[in-house]
Amino acid sequence: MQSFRIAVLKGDGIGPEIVDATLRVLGKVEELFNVKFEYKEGLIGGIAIDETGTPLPDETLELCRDSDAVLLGAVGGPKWDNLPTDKRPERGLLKIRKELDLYANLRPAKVWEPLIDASPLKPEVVRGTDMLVVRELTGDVYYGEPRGIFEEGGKRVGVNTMRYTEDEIRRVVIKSFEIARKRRKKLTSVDKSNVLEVSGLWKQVVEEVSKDYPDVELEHLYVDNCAMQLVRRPSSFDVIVTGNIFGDILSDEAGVVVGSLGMLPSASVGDKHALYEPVHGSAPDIAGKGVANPIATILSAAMMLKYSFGMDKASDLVEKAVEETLNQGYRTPDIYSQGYNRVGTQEITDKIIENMERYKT
Ligand SMILES: NC(=O)c1ccc[n+]([C@@H]2O[C@H](COP(=O)([O-])OP(=O)(O)OC[C@H]3O[C@@H](n4cnc5c(N)ncnc54)[C@H](O)[C@@H]3O)[C@@H](O)[C@H]2O)c1
Ligand SMILES: CC(C)[C@H](C(=O)O)[C@@H](O)C(=O)O
Ligand SMILES: [Mg+2]
Repeated sequence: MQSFRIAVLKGDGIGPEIVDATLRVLGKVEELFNVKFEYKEGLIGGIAIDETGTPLPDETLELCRDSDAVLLGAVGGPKWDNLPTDKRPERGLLKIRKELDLYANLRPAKVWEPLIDASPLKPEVVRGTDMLVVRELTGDVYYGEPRGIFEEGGKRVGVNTMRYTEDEIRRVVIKSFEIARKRRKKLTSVDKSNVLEVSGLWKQVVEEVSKDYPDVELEHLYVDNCAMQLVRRPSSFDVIVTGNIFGDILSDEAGVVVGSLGMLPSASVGDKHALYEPVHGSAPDIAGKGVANPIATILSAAMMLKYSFGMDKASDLVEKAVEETLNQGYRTPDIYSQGYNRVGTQEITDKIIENMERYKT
């Protein structure tokens, strides 16, 4: 029997709830596909600060390096909001991404037909939307030096540095062209090259790489325009490639297009490691209430099955089961509207698992 080692980092807020739900789905995959998953849990985020004094203990990092894939919930919350920026739970996430060199964050945003009325946008605008935001994840203003709050002439000044080397840009752009080639052959590169030198370099590198992909249609958009086009003509996008900060913001916006942030999965991949996590955060406003939407994390696990374990059939079955559960009218509160069956985290997970059983061929 095949077996895979999964590092499980539940984190904070709704993290444990949505990861536990996802582990139940993976349990069903084990049963149906004759595979064994070996889980090892590690601490990250606020809970890691509370228990070890640091948001990413070395043991967690070692555990992740030593696993076939990492499954992460979310980090952060009000309990740690008053810590200085460099001591916050979020730094654990930045560190793990950097240490594992997870330079490409793949964030698919697809409008599911049964959820067409969950989006605040008109059905005719969102119908058919199926895009993939490729967010560079190990550079940009997130990591640039110098950074900090300094004193200048008796006044405080806050400094962050937007920085990309051409190699950092090139590798994520090549990955994006490769992915676009396997999809609908359209790539939108998003920058702010009318103002920022970093973006000027970004655009140059995209142009250079594009010469090797004449079959892929290339579009450049400024990030402000892209933010607008994303809600005006979402279905016209195929693959979007952009830097770390722009990708962070645009992918949350994509959550509105598809109906909820609770529907957006992601895979953070490098050449050696891969980490799977929902796009959303720890949602402190609903943590502990049993109402969080686990689908973003369940679909992240489906990405793990496909990309890290080559289990395409199992991955497709999980997606199919999610779609059928939505077709049957089950909705967590974030995607609920009148006339549907309002359920919590556990119940929607039960339904997904039942549908896996039903649709297994
Ligand atoms: N990858 C991560 O770990 C990650 C990502 C984003 C934010 N954060 C952190 O999470 C904390 C809260 O941040 P925030 O409130 O700005 O963003 P958030 O994504 O946690 O929540 C934004 C809104 O979306 C809702 N939401 C998010 N996920 C949901 C789900 N699965 N089901 C139903 N509703 C959901 C929340 O209830 C909230 O109203 C902060 O500390 C932030 O830094 C962590
Ligand atoms: C929590 C935070 C550090 C993180 C980011 O900005 O990358 C989050 O917003 C995300 O999208 O994964
Ligand atoms: Mg974000």
